[in-house]
Amino acid sequence: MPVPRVDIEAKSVSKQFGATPIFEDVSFRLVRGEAAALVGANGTGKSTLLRCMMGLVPVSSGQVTLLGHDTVKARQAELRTLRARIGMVSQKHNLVPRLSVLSNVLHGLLGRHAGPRHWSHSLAPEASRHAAMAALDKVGLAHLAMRRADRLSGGQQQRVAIARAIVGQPEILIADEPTASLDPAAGEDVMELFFQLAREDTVTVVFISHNIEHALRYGDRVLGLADGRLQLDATAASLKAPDLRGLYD
Ligand SMILES: Nc1ncnc2c1ncn2[C@@H]1O[C@H](COP(=O)(O)OP(=O)(O)OP(=O)(O)O)[C@@H](O)[C@H]1O
Repeated sequence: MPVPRVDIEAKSVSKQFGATPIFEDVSFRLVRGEAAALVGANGTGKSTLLRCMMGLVPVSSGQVTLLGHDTVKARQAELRTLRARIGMVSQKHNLVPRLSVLSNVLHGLLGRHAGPRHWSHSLAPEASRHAAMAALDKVGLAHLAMRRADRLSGGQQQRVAIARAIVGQPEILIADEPTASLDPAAGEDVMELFFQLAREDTVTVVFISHNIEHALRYGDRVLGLADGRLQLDATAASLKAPDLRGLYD
């Protein structure tokens, strides 16, 4: 049987901002196609851990390997190339409000192609436009491609953000509370869609969630930060909601 490829690995990672320790000695590994929910109370350092994994903020100590690259040692150019293989969805969709939906999705190809021509919907090369339209079709919004992004509902905007994250066919998807600004029904839709797309393409996923049900339903694994340590690393199947509630005490 082929050995599954490790896409994300943290080895004894610690982070402090100035003299303030955020977390220490965090180790975990995720193989291709695995989805991990990262949970923990406000301020425990979940976003910081994700940013450390991406090489967006430096770790204080430890080792991070992303798609086979050491992001602690990597130079900026190597990190940029690496990030082009990763899609991100954040709490707030961060769309450019005045631009069309299609232009916003084309932004997801920025790491791959240089120059503004590539993200103007009228000037982008045919192949990029085609990829962006295909991504919009997957999130059910192809018919709104030419609408200004700020004319969409919050749920629709988050779907555009998902299209932007998947347009470059990423190997890893990172989502930082993707449903935080949505009502419960829109939040469910967005989670369903996000994981349907991730599973279709066997993408490795790390998502932050404050929703215990979501963590258990959509995660294969649950990673829990509390008191500056990774206190939980277990399969979702082995956990029940009260096991996670303990992290918030
Ligand atoms: N650039 C920074 N400089 C200094 N402190 C920071 C910086 N970024 C984050 N922090 C601090 O690090 C701690 C962890 O923040 P982080 O946003 O990673 O937590 P979180 O678990 O994602 O929180 P939440 O659930 O509220 O989103 C917080 O106390 C925050 O104020």
